[in-house]
Amino acid sequence: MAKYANVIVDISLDKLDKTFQYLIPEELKDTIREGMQVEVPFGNRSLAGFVMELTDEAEFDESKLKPVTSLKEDGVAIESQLIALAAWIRRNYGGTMNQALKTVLPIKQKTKAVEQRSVRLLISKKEAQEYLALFEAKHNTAKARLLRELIEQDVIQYQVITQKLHVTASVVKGLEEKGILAVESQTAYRNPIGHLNPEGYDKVLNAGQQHVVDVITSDMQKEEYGTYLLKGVTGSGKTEVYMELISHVLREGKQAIVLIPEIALTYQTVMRFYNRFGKRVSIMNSRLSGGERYDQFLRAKNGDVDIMIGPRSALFTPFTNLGLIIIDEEHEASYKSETVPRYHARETAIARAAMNHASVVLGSATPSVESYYQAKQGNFKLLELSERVQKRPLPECEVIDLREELRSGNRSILSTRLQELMDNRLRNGQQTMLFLNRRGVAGFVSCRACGHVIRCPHCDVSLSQHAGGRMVCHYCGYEQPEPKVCPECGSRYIGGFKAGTQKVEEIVKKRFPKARVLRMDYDTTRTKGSYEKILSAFSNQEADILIGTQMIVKGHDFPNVTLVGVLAADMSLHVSDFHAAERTFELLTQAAGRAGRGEAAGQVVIQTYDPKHYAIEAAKDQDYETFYEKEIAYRSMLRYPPVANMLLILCTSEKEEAASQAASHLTECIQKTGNREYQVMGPADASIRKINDIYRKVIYIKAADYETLVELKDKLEHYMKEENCFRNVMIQFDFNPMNGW
Ligand SMILES: Nc1ncnc2c1ncn2[C@@H]1O[C@H](COP(=O)(O)OP(=O)(O)OP(=O)(O)O)[C@@H](O)[C@H]1O
Ligand SMILES: [Zn+2]
Ligand SMILES: [Zn+2]
Repeated sequence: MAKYANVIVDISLDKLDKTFQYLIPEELKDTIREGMQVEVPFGNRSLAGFVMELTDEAEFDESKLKPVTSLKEDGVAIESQLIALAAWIRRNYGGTMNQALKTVLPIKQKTKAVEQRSVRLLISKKEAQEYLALFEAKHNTAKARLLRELIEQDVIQYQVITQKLHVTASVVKGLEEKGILAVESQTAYRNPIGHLNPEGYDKVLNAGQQHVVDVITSDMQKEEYGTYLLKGVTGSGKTEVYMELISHVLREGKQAIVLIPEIALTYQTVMRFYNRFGKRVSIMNSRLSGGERYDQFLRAKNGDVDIMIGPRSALFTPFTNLGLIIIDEEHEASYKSETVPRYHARETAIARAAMNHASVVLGSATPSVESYYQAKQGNFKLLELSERVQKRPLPECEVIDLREELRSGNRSILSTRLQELMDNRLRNGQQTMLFLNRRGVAGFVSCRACGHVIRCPHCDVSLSQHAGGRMVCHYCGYEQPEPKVCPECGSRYIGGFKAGTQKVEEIVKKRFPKARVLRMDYDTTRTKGSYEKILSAFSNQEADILIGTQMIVKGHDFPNVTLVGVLAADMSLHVSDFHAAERTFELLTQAAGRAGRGEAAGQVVIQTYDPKHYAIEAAKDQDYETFYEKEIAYRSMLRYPPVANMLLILCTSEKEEAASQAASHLTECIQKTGNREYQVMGPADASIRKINDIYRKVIYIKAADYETLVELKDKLEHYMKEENCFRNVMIQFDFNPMNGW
């Protein structure tokens, strides 16, 4: 039991770094927790504060520390809940308490809310008339102008005074000092969607949707708050289910958070919620200014809104009576933070919900292997929607073998079959989407004649091309020279795969000169608003063909799209990351899901060098179960998450030698624990060995149990504090990493 509590007494200002240490009196030792609100002596006053950290390390001489006075009974302040969540995050993902607090308490940002100032007449109209006569007599025209207006209106916006009446601030100030008027200010919270007009709402759930809603709401009625995995095929109406659940929660006087990957958080999606809930909804995204974001948190805290829609960070909306957290497209890798603390929004949502008696609904057409595993283990309740709304058929999928195309003399990136279908769509006035899977295009080496890919013999992930003709495994550091001929078939057509969306656009325009073509990728969406512009142009049928990267496959609903072409499906299979097959299956299924969402049926063409790969076969049949069974077998065999847990330690330094040494030290230290549970891989170079002149080394540790890895992290953090060989090295932890490093 900890002896000391580090307490913060002010979270409204940017003073998070400043904690004060107090003794924990014997009688509070059992009950005090991180995040709790406490009463502490401060100077000669008594202040309320929050416990940031419980520790055994005294910052000062113990005799100089004062004891915590008491725990506050109403320790339910929203800040208190969020601080407790920060403590959970720090413990489970590493990093400092300060980093964790900055993640959960963006309310402390220094941005100010917009103030709206106005001027009010303080004296009676009769007195005002007397002053007016006086000013007119003295030819104080500005004062007279203002007063005349105030006699008529009582209150005038400050802006009107300076801009319309052309009265200066000093004149206003002069009258204020005389006690004639008062300048008042009100906070006006910016509302990023305040300009929209709700259209109303008219849908009735079908039986499948209603069943899902019934199961969850009846659990809520029984005060059972669990985690649900809603597995619903593309176009099955998951969003309607979310909205019905939200209105249930609102009726109970509670609030809801809806997480949607930033890329899918389009005007179209926001409007669906807005049409139903109007002004009770707010949104959060990275395009909002700091001030706008801050205002959304305040509106939530003040009870002005009850539904917050946004990406990962919206999870920390300070709702005081949270009832429901929805995570749409829960398989998305963007739910994992890429900066310290590297929390996963799914796990963190579950932790927050448990603290708040809220339910969590995870929705996806292609659940993450992790979540489906949890459902199979009975930790999540599985609910399914296996049909599209109005029984629209799922699209028909064909797989085209690109090796065959090469053999039959077609060197184009568009197979003969795909060209034929595109031609047909153009003639029928229907739309086509072409998806180029750019993920992981960096680095892998494959044979264009037979499709063979060079892989690590130990880790079963693709090796990556490095300078000097080397190929390296990013998990274990295994190395071999780059082959000149294919070790499988002897062909010399072996090398890195290179093709971009721009190239594809050129080819398409040349082949279909009359088609109107749009391209959406990193380059065409860099300017503000361009992303929405391309989507709405395509939605309004101003183009026949949309070419894009993974950006185009996420959750869009274009009823006139009846053909989806996947140009090189297996590219994402060769990332040096154990999630490669999962990502591929997910991307293909989601891409296919864009076809045939309207009246006309959809068709999908998947082009690949590896048609027999289980991820591609399963995507073709849109068969999640078969994919999952194969994938979980592979993960079990190699002890990858979710079957086991994995901790990545990243050591970075300007000096390569220092990073290497630190990595070896840590590895030794792990081995010295003698714990057989730990399976250590590395140290090795990270997949990008050097960024901005900072060298990067990685160690991977697998263990059956997550908690064992948390303990290991604690131990290593402790060790690092004592040893000074880590001085010029930065160490970061990443639990169950989502991307290759
Ligand atoms: N009960 C219903 N009655 C009529 N139309 C519905 C109903 N439920 C959903 N829809 C419509 O069906 C379409 C697909 O629904 P929705 O976008 O909610 O599916 P989804 O499961 O979220 O799809 P995806 O995972 O592919 O994004 C939408 O246009 C939606 O308005
Ligand atoms: Zn070959
Ligand atoms: Zn390896």
